[in-house]
Amino acid sequence: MSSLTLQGLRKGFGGQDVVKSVSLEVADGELVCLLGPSGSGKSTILRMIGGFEAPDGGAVLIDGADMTRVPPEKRPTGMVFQSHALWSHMDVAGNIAFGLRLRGMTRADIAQKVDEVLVLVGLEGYGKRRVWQLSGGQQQRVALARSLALEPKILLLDEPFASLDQHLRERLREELRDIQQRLGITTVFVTHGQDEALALADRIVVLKDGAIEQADTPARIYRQPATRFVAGFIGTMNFVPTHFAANASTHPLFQHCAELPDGPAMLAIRPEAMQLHPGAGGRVHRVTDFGTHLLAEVGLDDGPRVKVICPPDAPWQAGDVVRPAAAEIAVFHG
Ligand SMILES: Nc1ncnc2c1ncn2[C@@H]1O[C@H](COP(=O)(O)OP(=O)(O)OP(=O)(O)O)[C@@H](O)[C@H]1O
Repeated sequence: MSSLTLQGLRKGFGGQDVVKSVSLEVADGELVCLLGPSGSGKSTILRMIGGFEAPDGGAVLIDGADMTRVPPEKRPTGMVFQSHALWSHMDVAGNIAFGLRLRGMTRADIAQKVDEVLVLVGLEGYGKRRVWQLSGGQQQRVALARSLALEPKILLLDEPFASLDQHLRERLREELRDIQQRLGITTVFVTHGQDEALALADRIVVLKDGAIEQADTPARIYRQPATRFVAGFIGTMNFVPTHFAANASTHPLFQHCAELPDGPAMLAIRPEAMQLHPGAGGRVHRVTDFGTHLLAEVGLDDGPRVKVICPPDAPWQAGDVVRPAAAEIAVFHG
């Protein structure tokens, strides 16, 4: 049972705050993805959790115990980096055994543990292989095995699959999720890939400029973005600027919506949350057939061009006049 608590974590470099008072609870067995654009502070937060970077303020707690001043090797954390940093002069078993030897385990226990984690990551029988004989994906599995062998309470992964091709990345992502669930290990995973975060996470923490924009389930991050930044950062989103009169409750795109703001607003609508009907309100600019669905680009009257996902047998063609409607929207002030 291991939980992780970040309390008001802060870090600056050269007078610039790159992590601004980040507070977060990660529950036992939860997999949390830190997601954000380059430079948003994801790796710095992870490094502070692992003890590789000292915070300027705030605290890191594991199972309620303050770890903020504890050196990395004394923390119950395991870290896997993008560059796996395996020792090329050792075989696979040697790489995994290294940390176990430092802990004073017996040879027999080490051999058993090495075999156990190699099975876990799907590399049974690979112990005697040289690191350079392995593919990139296999090397990353060894790096994961090396971390897991030490039985950390918290697993920390910093873009571990970023250097692999798309297909392999997806496979390793599924394998990691399997292993994580089987072990029930509390995990923090840094990525700037939104697909990766949506596919892996129990909860996604979206970061911008060193601060949390939203920490929520993938479904809520996708369907109920808390800020305009989150709405635009994940998936494809149509943004439609509008202006609501006082006490307005309708808009040409939807029938009724409670709590609309007065004045200027921005509507955010997913392409799959829009439909096209016969009528007026927009003109189809282009239709692309993706087999499973059609993607219609529609110019709204007095508005921007929006993307609409339609069934594959929808009748629309370029030039058609249509009535676009939104089933689900997010509304942001200003
Ligand atoms: N050791 C350091 N010295 C100076 N600046 C640093 C250091 N580490 C990170 N930074 C700066 O802090 C900011 C946040 O970096 P960080 O690596 O945490 O971001 P990130 O969200 O993980 O980005 P990426 O996705 O590109 O890895 C960046 O502007 C980076 O240049």
